[in-house]
Amino acid sequence: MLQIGKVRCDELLKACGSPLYVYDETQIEKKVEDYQTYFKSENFDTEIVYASKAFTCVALLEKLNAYGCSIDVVSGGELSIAKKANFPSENIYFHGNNKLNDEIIMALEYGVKTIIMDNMYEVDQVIHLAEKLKKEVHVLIRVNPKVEAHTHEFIMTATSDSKFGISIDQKDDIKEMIAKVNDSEYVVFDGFHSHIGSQIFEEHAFVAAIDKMIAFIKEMGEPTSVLNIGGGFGVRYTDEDTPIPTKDLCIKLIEAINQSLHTHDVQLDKVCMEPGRSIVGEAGYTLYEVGFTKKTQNKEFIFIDGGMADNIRPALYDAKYACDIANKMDQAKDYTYEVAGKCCESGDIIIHDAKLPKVETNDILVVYTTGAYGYSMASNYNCLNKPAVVFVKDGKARQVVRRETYEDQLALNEEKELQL
Ligand SMILES: Cc1ncc(COP(=O)(O)O)c(C=O)c1O
Ligand SMILES: N[C@@H](CCCC[NH3+])C(=O)O
Repeated sequence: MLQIGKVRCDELLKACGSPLYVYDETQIEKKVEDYQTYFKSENFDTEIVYASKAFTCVALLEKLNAYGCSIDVVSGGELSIAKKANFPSENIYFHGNNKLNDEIIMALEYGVKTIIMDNMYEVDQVIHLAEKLKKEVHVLIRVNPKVEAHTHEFIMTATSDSKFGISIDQKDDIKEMIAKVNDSEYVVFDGFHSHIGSQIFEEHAFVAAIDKMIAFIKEMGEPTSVLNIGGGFGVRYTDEDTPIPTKDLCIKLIEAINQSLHTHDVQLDKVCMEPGRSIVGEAGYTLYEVGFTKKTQNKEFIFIDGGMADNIRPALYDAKYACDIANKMDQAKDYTYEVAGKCCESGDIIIHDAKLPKVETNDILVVYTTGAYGYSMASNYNCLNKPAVVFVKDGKARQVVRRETYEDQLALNEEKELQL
């Protein structure tokens, strides 16, 4: 029987039901330690800002805080989880291309240290609200460096037509944004942010973006203390993926930053990075119970008790995953299956042509590397309940998010007369 964090998968399902998201805490800790150890330079401070959109829950944020990480949030919802975790407000960055007034107010009231300005219009809005609430806030301006990295078109963020950030070519507009901020009593300009996309393996794309941003800082000539180089570092889903080990990646990025600072004669107080997927992706596993199997003319299906509602990535990005039968780890993988979910959607296939041993009803299917953008993108399609999340470590398991219930969903069916 497969064990995760020295805990048997069948025991986890017995305790928490199926499907189930399982995180190996040791894997998360190792990643965080690598980032904290190797993303360091004598020439500037560094900060690891976990992109909480990849997966967030109170237990994870408490752990990251204990390791001295900061986080970024992109909505009032993500911020409310940070609040519940008592995450220090001075270590929170607030992102988003269309932050709502209520969200900005919530961030200011919680004392979020930094808001990342995504566009011209946000500057006025943030200045106005900060002055109204008499709350000081720091800002970074998100610049689109226009470096196209090789990844799925849906998760590129630095194409010329990206909805994110302000183009590196709009220097006059950026100067105007900074001037407005500098004129305001409560808003402080710290520097710039850039992010080129997600699930990227090419180190040269990150290096190119860093160099463009540092050359841009020089050209702008504005006092700049912080550069945030974003996240996007790829992980291994299948044998086709070859991510750069975190230690090597950090060393290379630090080298590239130092080189560019030297070349362009720029000094910075701090450089931040924002890894999301690479901290939690490979630490996450999803367990499912197999129901029926079915043969068609050309295929053999195994049906699982979850699917696109708990993992939308195969349907959305044609993402590939690896899997095993947790209770048959020692058997030869002589069979080929379509792993199909239970949603009323033909596209609800989690894995095509999965090589597995002979699969039978009640077997436990484990899908690897589901820790990022799995739970956080989960839906209630077909009114399925979102699975529970457990953390495992050294033979112990703890539930950190409970399974949703039908009652949770039913509670939303609340009718009332509207006072218009
Ligand atoms: C601004 C920003 N920072 C960080 C991330 C995290 O990316 P990843 O999970 O690929 O590291 C994203 C997502 O693409 C993002 O949009
Ligand atoms: N949700 C995407 C990544 C988006 C990253 C956030 N900008 C994925 O699953 O790969």
